[in-house]
Amino acid sequence: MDWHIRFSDEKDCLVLLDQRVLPTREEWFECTDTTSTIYALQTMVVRGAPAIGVTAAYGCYLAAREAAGEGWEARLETLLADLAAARPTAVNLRWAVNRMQEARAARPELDYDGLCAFWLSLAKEIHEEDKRLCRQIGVHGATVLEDGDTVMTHCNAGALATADYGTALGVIRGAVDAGKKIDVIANETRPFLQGARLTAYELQVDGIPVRVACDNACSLLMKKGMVDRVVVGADRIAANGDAANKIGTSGVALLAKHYGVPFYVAAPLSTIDRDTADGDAIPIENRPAREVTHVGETQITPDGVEVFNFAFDVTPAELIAGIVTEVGVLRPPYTNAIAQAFEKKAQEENAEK
Ligand SMILES: CSC[C@H]1O[C@H](OP(=O)(O)O)[C@H](O)[C@@H]1O
Repeated sequence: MDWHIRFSDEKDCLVLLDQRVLPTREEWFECTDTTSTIYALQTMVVRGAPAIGVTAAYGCYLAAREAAGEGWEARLETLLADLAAARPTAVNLRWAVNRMQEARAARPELDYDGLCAFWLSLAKEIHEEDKRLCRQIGVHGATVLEDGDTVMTHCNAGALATADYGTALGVIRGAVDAGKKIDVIANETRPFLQGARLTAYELQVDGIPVRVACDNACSLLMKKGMVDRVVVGADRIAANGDAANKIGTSGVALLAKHYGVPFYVAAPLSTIDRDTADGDAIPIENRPAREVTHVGETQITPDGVEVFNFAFDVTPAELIAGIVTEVGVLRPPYTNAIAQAFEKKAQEENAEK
């Protein structure tokens, strides 16, 4: 499933499958400039750390197109700053903007038209690169699952959260592609219901058995021995291995620890932020109250009641059995393992040159 994000050369815009209305409707949203791209990110037309990074890469190109004219450089800087601030937790957003800017700095000879062409080409390269990374995560991740496993997921870290294939669902798809029989328990993941709406949708399309569970069923399911492993995605992983992911993830990890269920995180190295020392330093996004007070158009809380809507929480590294990346499965102590992973990635990239 890689058709949820595509660039239309004929329309010169980014076309996104609107994840707010899945699975009951398939509608498309066009990002034509910075405002529409930020809107798509903030309202979660597109969501998921790697998918956010790919969208931001195209968003840089769209910002350059929007800035056209006398003084475009200054306008572009303002537009890029707005784009980078669209959502605070997923490091991939800033990673993508920084990567586009660093690539531009290495090409000082580019004029305006040259930059636009270069950035569109680089955005497309980042898009295709994420597809490859997820497949590599799948190959390494397949080794942590056993034939016949029932795997619990939380939120959606699938193709819809990436360019294709997924990270947590990439691990599951990788095991299935390696011939292992896997079935999935998808936590519904209130309030945006990424599990019930998106993970179940993806796995049904792929023919991978999936059952949706209420978030508060997690303890009973594990107590009954119905969960063999947990695999989730991540929005930002700190240098010590603490991992920010959708709200509720840390609770699943604590229950997994209590019941002896191995808990894995799957993410590309672009989700690891070595400038963030530990999970306490990861900014946690607060989202609109309406996501809690309503399910779709149906109000479920009394008028005026206050709600909490933290979008993420942080799972401490000591609860994580392994971090599945495109260069392998990292094992504790993560500070060392992360440093070695980046060194291995750099060696692989140099070998390809
Ligand atoms: C593969 S990253 C997916 C990650 O992103 C989700 O957050 P959101 O839906 O708010 O973008 C969630 O934390 C997933 O695990």
